[in-house]
Amino acid sequence: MDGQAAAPGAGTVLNALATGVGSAFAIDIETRATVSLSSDVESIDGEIAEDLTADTRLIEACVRAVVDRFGDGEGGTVRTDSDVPMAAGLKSSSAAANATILATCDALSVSVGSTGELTHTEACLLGVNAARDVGVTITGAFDDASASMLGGVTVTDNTEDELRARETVDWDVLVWTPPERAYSADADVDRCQNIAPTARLVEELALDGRYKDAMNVNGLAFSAALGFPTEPTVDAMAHVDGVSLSGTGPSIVAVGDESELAHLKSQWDEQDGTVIETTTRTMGAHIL
Ligand SMILES: Nc1ncnc2c1ncn2[C@@H]1O[C@H](COP(=O)(O)OP(=O)(O)O)[C@@H](O)[C@H]1O
Ligand SMILES: O=C(O)C1=C[C@@H](OP(=O)(O)O)[C@@H](O)[C@H](O)C1
Repeated sequence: MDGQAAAPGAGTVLNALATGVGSAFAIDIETRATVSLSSDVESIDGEIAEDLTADTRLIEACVRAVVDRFGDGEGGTVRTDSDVPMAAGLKSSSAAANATILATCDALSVSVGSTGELTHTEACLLGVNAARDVGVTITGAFDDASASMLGGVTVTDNTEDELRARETVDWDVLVWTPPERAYSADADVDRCQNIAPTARLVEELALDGRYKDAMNVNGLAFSAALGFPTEPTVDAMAHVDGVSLSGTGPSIVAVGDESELAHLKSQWDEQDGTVIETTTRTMGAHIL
């Protein structure tokens, strides 16, 4: 019983660490998961292609969640390979969880969709709860996971696992990922909560559809709260419509039209780390 699926990474409009309300948009870089199940095996063993020493508990928990609900005690293997850098603020955990949940559904022939045995939102929540169980998230990150599963931009209340808005957008996107890594679970949540009034303002802008303005405010506020320099965001504001620290960093995402982003790219290319030119993505996670 084999299954395969893919899910996109995402960038941040509003970080949920201050109030529990967050917003993110899917981008066109993705993670693929391959699941192989057998009734002769009990254990579930994960492997991450890019880093054989990385923590595989999230993807193993995702397989277990689907087997517990729809299977009959099967075990097996799960392997991810990914273009989304890990722990860089680009939602690698949500993409890995969503791809794994759908790949396991594929392996067990569970139909996913509005008329299926599981809706995409329910499938997404299996991954969110697996992420909570293994401790790789603070709020559950339903904002990031819903953007990755459904595509487009979403606004969610992670304290209630409630989807408050979803819209499709069509932006060019530039991503700069400095070399360091920042695990969400290590983020300074107390400092983020200090800026809750600003986060509520970002929430209003996002629910008004003013996503780029929301990103600009989010970027300045959360860079300061999480101890990242604000200079790259302020410098980028001269060239693009919207720019923000993504998640708990260190990546910065900028959105605008192609010519605006080209100017910014020439500046970011001078810095250490990697620069990715991509676009927003309307298609979310899907079985391959
Ligand atoms: N490609 C992947 N395959 C399997 N698990 C992954 C993958 N990427 C991330 N994870 C899991 O997510 C954790 C990182 O989560 P997090 O710090 O929230 O990063 P991000 O901000 O990129 O989502 C990793 O320790 C790992 O457990
Ligand atoms: O763990 C969490 O609850 C969250 C982590 C952050 O994202 P990253 O995982 O990209 O750092 C943040 O943007 C999100 O709103 C909530």
